[in-house]
Amino acid sequence: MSLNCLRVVPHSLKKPRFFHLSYLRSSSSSSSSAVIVAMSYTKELAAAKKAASLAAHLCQKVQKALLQSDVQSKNDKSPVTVADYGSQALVSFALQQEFPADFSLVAEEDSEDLRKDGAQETVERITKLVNESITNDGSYNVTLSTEDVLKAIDSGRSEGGSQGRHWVLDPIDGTKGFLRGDQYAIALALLDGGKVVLGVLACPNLPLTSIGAAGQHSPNNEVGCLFFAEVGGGTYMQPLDGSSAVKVQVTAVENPEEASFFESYEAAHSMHDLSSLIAQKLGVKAPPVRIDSQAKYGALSRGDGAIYLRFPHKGYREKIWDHAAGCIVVTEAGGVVTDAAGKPLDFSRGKYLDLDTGIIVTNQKLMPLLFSAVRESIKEKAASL
Ligand SMILES: Nc1ncnc2c1ncn2[C@@H]1O[C@H](COP(=O)(O)OS(=O)(=O)O)[C@@H](OP(=O)(O)O)[C@H]1O
Ligand SMILES: [Mg+2]
Ligand SMILES: [Mg+2]
Ligand SMILES: [Mg+2]
Repeated sequence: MSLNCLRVVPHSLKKPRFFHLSYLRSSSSSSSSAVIVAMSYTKELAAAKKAASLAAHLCQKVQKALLQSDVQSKNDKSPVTVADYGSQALVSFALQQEFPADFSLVAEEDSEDLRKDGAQETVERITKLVNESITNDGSYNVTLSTEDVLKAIDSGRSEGGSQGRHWVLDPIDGTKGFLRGDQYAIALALLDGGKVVLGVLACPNLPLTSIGAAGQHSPNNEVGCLFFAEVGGGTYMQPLDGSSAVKVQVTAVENPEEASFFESYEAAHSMHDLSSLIAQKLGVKAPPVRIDSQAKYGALSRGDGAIYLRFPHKGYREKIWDHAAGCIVVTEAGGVVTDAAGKPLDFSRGKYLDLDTGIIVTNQKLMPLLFSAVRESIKEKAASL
């Protein structure tokens, strides 16, 4: 595989462990001295990579054989497929096997529609897919019943928050892209005390080499990337087939004229007119790269593009599972993720992100210029309405 677009550092040469530092006040002392507790998430990261990879294989299989009956519509009219449910059941099952005592999951899907009359066939199909994945993997000697699968899906009903540990899962991010045969991601993160401490993004259709400019795809079009990051430990990418990982970094581009930007494929998800105004102010020359899902964060983390702009239409509330994994993948690769007011995203407030207007992502050098262009453009747009 050619990785000439990346700054390559073999994962095996990674520096000794980085730690997430928590400060605990000593209860036996009234002084303000703090005890530093070194936290590492090695076991959690390994479990997350495994769970996301298992789910990615299930999704690949379903995408290959997409049948009309595999798609349902949720109450909010967004699509959901047997792959979304199967992926959620599988990730939930795999994580519970590793962490049976302390398990909390905030995930996108629930079993409500699957428990309605007429859904039995769909539930059986999901159960078959999940059991096939478990059997192929070989690490778990169990067969799940339909009720086990529904329960596994429903264990994603946690509300998250600022206390304790919570897994955050989007079983398929970019379901519309998945249905089109385009980009999607299995996005899994862990919150500890309200902060994202690790993230994994499995992107089964993302080329292993840059998607930044036309014609730079790997010659044999190899696809399937797994991005992973742990707080303080950098971001790595490896092929989904399990070959070795390389360290990735966001682009070092400082001149906005040389920057390219990503945005949602779906115009309903982000105001493309506002992004183009911002790009124009910055002097960005390249046209937007529109791709589905958190694959945008993955691509940005390895420098395929320099900027990600996301401005949902008025009234939409962003969910934590649409950004938690992507956010740490980019920040650990040296990038910056903020809302349109320049504030870091706050994952500690439950299912929703409480944001000002939108989300902007770029490298440290470009952020001040991008931020000014965003503020000016928002003002201009508001004045023109
Ligand atoms: N109205 C609206 N505004 C903003 N965002 C929305 C909206 N509706 C949905 N969603 C969420 O967008 C998720 C898909 O991510 P993207 O917007 O990056 O992908 S896409 O390019 O538009 O397909 C998508 O994630 P999935 O549902 O997991 O596919 C949604 O959570
Ligand atoms: Mg959805
Ligand atoms: Mg999503
Ligand atoms: Mg989803």
